[in-house]
Amino acid sequence: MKKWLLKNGRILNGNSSEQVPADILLNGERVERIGRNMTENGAEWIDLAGKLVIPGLIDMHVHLRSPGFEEKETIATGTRAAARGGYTAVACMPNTRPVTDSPEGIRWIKETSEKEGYSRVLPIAAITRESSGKELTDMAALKEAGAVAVSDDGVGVQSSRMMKEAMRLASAVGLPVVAHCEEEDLLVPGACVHDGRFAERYGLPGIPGESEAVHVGRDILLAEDTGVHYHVCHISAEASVRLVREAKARGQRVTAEVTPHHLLLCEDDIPGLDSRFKMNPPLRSVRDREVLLEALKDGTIDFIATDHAPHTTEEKAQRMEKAPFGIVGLETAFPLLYTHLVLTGELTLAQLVDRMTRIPAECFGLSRGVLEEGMTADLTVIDLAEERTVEPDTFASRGKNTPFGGWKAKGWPVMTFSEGRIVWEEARVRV
Ligand SMILES: NC(=O)N[C@@H](CC(=O)O)C(=O)O
Ligand SMILES: [Zn+2]
Ligand SMILES: [Zn+2]
Repeated sequence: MKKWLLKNGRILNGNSSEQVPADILLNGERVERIGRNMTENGAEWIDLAGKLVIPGLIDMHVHLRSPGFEEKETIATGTRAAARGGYTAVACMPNTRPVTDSPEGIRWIKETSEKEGYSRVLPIAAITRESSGKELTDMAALKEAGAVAVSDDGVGVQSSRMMKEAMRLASAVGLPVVAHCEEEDLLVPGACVHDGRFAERYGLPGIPGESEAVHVGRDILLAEDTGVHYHVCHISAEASVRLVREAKARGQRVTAEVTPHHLLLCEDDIPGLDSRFKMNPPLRSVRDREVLLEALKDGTIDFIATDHAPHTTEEKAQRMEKAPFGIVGLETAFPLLYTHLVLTGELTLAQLVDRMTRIPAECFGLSRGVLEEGMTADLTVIDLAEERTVEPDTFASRGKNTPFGGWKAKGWPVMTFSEGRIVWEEARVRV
């Protein structure tokens, strides 16, 4: 088994505020030892020269698009993008073609990512067959095959009865229900941006915050006596946050994630009719954005997930009303959040790291997210000092669809180890 000795790093775990100068010995898939002035025969040495070392980032919400939409992304390109962004584990959504609603589908993702993947892939299975909201999947078999959760992401489960049954079944088999919250009855056809100032100015049909919050409230009620772990995807509206906060205060097992774009942008930042700013849920009001940030700080929102949603350049070049919803996020999340939330004093570096590593792992019962002896050898080396510009053309992802092109940021991942393997490395790290 390959051994690496990483010399002179500064380790930061999310649950501690201290950066600890240390050497790290990786032996195969494990962190064997962390200490000072270490030597090891038979290990390859790398001098990290005082760079920050954090547990590998974890993203519980990405779209890898394969099978079926390989023109947008593949497991190879999506997990390479993850590795480049410092992520060592990503949970992929089942809105592929076919939808991941069978044990074979789950096994295919596991086998393909084993063969072609860089970072670890944790498959999420559908709640209903074809995510069409009509018939539940065989959750026991899906869990047995390796699904980590169930979700019909891309669409909301419209029927309350179906959602209730899904929660009962998911609770019985021990799978979290990960909900894309969207009440279609409250949507206008063709709605493509938040129902607010921007929509009004450009005469576009808008997506109201209530279309999300109505599902969040409904689901919290439905989940209450099932004991299920209920998780809200890409939370975006003030009212949804209020409902999650109340449920948590009552002790209910509810968790929520927020995306980097909903933390960093609002409708006022959309420069014009530009489909790179079109995603679901949409960029909402400045007030919503402030509430999301407060909720992330106080723990109402548990962690950050990118909702990495690659599309082709041709698809995204269409008019705002026609282009598909979604933006990529894996390769820019950490530096953008570090620069615009940590360097501005909104979050500490440890708080940010915690919400991208230990907390998502804890919410989903993964034994990852902490850099300690005996843990899986997942870690990311970050260069906090150098400032660079976001250049979509350089992305490892097939998707270049980001609203952050041209933004400057610090805090770029320069080396990523996933289960003891180097999955991303910048040429100049090893000299
Ligand atoms: N977020 C998006 O805007 N798009 C996602 C679907 C989803 O996450 O709901 C996609 O699959 O493209
Ligand atoms: Zn969604
Ligand atoms: Zn999604």
